[in-house]
Amino acid sequence: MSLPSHQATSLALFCKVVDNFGDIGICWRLARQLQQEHGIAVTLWVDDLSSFKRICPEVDITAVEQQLAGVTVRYWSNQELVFSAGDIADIVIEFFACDIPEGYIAAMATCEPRPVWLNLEGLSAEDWVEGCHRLTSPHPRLPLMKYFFFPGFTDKTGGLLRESSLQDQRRRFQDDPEAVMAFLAQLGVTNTEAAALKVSLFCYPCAPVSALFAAWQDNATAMTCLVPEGVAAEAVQAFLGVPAQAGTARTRGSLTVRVLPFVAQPDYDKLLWTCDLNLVRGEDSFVRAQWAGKPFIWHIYPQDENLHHVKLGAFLRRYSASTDSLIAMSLCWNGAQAGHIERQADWLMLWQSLLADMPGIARASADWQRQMHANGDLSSNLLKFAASVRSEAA
Ligand SMILES: Cc1cn([C@H]2C[C@H](O)[C@@H](COP(=O)(O)OP(=O)(O)O[C@H]3O[C@@H](C)[C@H](O)[C@@H](O)[C@H]3O)O2)c(=O)[nH]c1=O
Repeated sequence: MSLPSHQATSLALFCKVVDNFGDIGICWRLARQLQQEHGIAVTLWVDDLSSFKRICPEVDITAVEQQLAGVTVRYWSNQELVFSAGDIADIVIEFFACDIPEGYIAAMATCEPRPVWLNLEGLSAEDWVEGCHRLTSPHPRLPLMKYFFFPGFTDKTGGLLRESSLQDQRRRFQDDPEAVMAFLAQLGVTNTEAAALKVSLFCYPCAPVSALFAAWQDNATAMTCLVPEGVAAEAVQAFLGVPAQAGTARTRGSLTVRVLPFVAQPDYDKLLWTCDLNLVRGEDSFVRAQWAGKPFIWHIYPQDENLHHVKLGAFLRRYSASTDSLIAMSLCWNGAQAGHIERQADWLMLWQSLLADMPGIARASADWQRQMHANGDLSSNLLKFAASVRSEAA
């Protein structure tokens, strides 16, 4: 059966790694899903293979071109690469407004029909996103149109990234205690640590980790904090008393802190599914924590003039599983509280209120997942939009 002509079969995704792992984390997830679930021939152009390798150990950092999970991965070495019309994909995505090579844009303008050119933007719960989603931006000189595509939390946005089998995989894993224990054991977690309340920790270096550790240490509940190597390294080292290397653990009072290896992306999901509370950051781990259905605290990517506090507020207002305790803890964790929390007792109080609310938050998060599910998933929404642009142009 031949495909309708507006159905795209190839896609190029350009990813510039600005910092950390979110840029490539999101692009890699999107690329795999487009290929595996929609049969699209995806080429992922990425300018930093070493960062990519941290979340996907199969990456060969010396390869100019390689096949990974059905995706063609190409090293984006410079802006002077030369292209012809035959190199251009049906859909071209620039991630976070990265400048794609001029030669690629020039070749796009010679294609008939023109490719659908999208700028895939960052995730925000702010109201203005709905108004900017799908906005057009004509090229100043060439006969090309670019469209803004925004992920988001409502049906007037592109939705969130979610693989079609994600929730089944999560349930199967969580319903299999042996698989959970084997996963934890493989990360070096002991049975005693596994039996305690488990928290995963992923945040930016500015998070008040030491204050939270002190509260956990003083509280009666036995806790295990699992922290991937390199995260909050200063505070973790201060707690451990030795360098924060994978495999190192130390118990003080009620708290054990264990440093894990930085795991491959699918294992990071398992970590979120296994823990009772997840401290996450940026964009991709933030979304994965929502699909994990467990309480989570978001450490938002810091921006100038505390712009990120506005974004944090917008999410907390929208997030239907929010309780007062979750809001208070989230604001303090991000330095966005009205007054300053300085005394240790305040952190202990914050923590105890959150702990008491956690079962209710976990229950309410199922409803949030249903709402997000109803918006469709980002990959399918993106392909539907591209098909509509192509059919209008035909
Ligand atoms: C801790 C951990 C994370 N990961 C993955 C999960 C995610 O795909 C990725 C982390 O990405 P994020 O959660 O988005 O956080 P992040 O902070 O790493 O990434 C980003 O945040 C964006 C908002 C910014 O725009 C980016 O420039 C970037 O800073 O790393 C692993 O694969 N293994 C691990 O052990």
